[in-house]
Amino acid sequence: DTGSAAATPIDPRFDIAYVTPVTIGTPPQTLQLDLDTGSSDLWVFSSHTPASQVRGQRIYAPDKSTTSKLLNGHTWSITYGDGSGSRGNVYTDKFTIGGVTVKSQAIETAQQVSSSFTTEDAIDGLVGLGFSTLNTVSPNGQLTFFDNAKPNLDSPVFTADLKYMKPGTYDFGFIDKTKYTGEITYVPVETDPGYWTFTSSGYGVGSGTFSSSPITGIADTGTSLVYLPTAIVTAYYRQVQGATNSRSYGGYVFPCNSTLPAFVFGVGEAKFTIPPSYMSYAAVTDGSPTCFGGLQSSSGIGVNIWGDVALKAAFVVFNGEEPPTIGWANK
Ligand SMILES: CSC[C@H](NC(=O)[C@H](Cc1ccccc1)OC(=O)N1CCC(N)CC1)C(=O)N[C@@H](CC1CCCCC1)[C@@H](O)COc1ccncc1
Repeated sequence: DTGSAAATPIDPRFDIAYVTPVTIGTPPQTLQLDLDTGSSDLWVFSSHTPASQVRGQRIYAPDKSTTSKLLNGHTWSITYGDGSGSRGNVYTDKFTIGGVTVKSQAIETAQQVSSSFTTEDAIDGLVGLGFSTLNTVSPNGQLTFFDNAKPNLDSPVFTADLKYMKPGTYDFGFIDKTKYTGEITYVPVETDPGYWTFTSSGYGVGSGTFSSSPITGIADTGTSLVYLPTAIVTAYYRQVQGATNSRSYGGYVFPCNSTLPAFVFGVGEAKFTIPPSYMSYAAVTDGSPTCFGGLQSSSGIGVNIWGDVALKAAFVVFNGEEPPTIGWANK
């Protein structure tokens, strides 16, 4: 098997998240889900989600699918790094992304979603693409779509080609040579506790010297920004006129008309440049002259996160062979 599906920004003003069309059940029900390498639950808004918590999202109705089966006595409950969360019951059903089908995928139906999911009408749920050890289904943990699909994929990989303010693609089962330039640099992945954890070889601010120092973090398609150690973040914003670490906005902000340096990060011998346009994430509120930075401190999180701001500067291969590795290429 091989497959390909679009990853479309949910907001035309800034890349807060990307959604991908999937089909569930028989006849197929189409939902727009956020593929998230930073978690491992596949959950959806459903006919079991209270109407008061649904605001425009598409829902999966298991009772309308001839191939759905309740996974008796199984429940799930998840909380994300931003404090959002959801919980509910579990079905199995036919699940397809970009032409790759898993005949019996665990579909976690929401009985409750937090307010930030209710207000985000463009996201109908998530497809966790982290390692299945992170799955929250109890009493028996379930496998991710990738783990279920892997044996039937031509190659046990998926790739992310996210783009700045326009649709990119997720490919499954193959590496599309037209999507990158030069060589792919592969580095080891630490699978404990279940993220795609790898070690970057260092960073540079703008045209400044490159600091070769290991930065261990997770490659996370479900996180909008890049979160790195405070020393790196302060070194970056020292080069930005008028930048301050705002308690009220919860991070580094600066005048939107500031000149921003690029941010360079290393993977092995390779270098990746996040352009200034990606480093100015968004105005703090619509029309404000104050902008929120695409690079923020990880000190409050406990893990460094290479989110979409970094991922869209590269072509990234999530290699599910044993042992797993992650590959980065320029594009
Ligand atoms: C420090 S992990 C923060 C991260 N959530 C974000 O990145 C959200 C994404 C979002 C927000 C609103 C609408 C749509 C998308 O966006 C922001 O938080 N921001 C963007 C906007 C900006 N102004 C403020 C900061 C996060 O929990 N990701 C998880 C998946 C995410 C959950 C929310 C819905 C979309 C998918 C996941 O991969 C990582 O889980 C963990 C990471 C570390 N330990 C535990 C869990």
